[in-house]
Amino acid sequence: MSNELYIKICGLSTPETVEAAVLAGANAVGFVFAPGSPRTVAPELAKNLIARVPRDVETVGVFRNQPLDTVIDMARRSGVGTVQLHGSEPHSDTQALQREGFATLRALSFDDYRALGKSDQELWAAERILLDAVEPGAGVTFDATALLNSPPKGPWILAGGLNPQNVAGLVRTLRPSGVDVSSGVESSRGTKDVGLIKAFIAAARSV
Ligand SMILES: O=C(O)c1ccccc1NCC(=O)[C@H](O)[C@H](O)COP(=O)(O)O
Repeated sequence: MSNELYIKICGLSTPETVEAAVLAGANAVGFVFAPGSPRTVAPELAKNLIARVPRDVETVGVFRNQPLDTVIDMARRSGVGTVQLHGSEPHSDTQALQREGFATLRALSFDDYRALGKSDQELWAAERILLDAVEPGAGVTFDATALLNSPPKGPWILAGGLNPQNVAGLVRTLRPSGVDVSSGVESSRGTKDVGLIKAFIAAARSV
């Protein structure tokens, strides 16, 4: 990760919103392959959307507690370069995905992250992690003040209830390596809004 704030817009499903995110300067666009979300897309749809994404923008497939061979198959069919694991998958799944040629992002709820022992925190310090609220994609913030004194040692992305109004303040205070948003750039649950995407990226970049 470079020193520039990394911005990921997650849960995209239309050409217009993918294009808006890219043009506004997102570093990554995310596609939800976990079942049961209003944002879930088929790998074939994601593949069509990814065809519009320049090579320097990361394409991320989001999975939650799916079998590793399903994850690899769906990620390959869609053409994403990065796999984000958002459930209780073990560290060995992250390593297996890297061996298959994918970059990885490991999402952990802040509660789970804090409950990790020192050796597990150090294990994850070597990976990119995303700290989120307990329920992913629900637009709910978490109290991250404990991070002020002991931020993760490695690169970490802040998620959970971010929006155009609160992102700049949280970036200024917590100094994450990146931010990730879904609900905060939607006009209604599961429907992304081009104006909110632009406003979010502009606010995050204003810090
Ligand atoms: O977005 C979903 O519906 C989702 C479903 C299952 C696993 C992960 C999911 N989203 C992961 C994300 O990367 C979200 O952007 C992140 O949790 C932040 O969401 P929000 O609080 O809505 O901004």
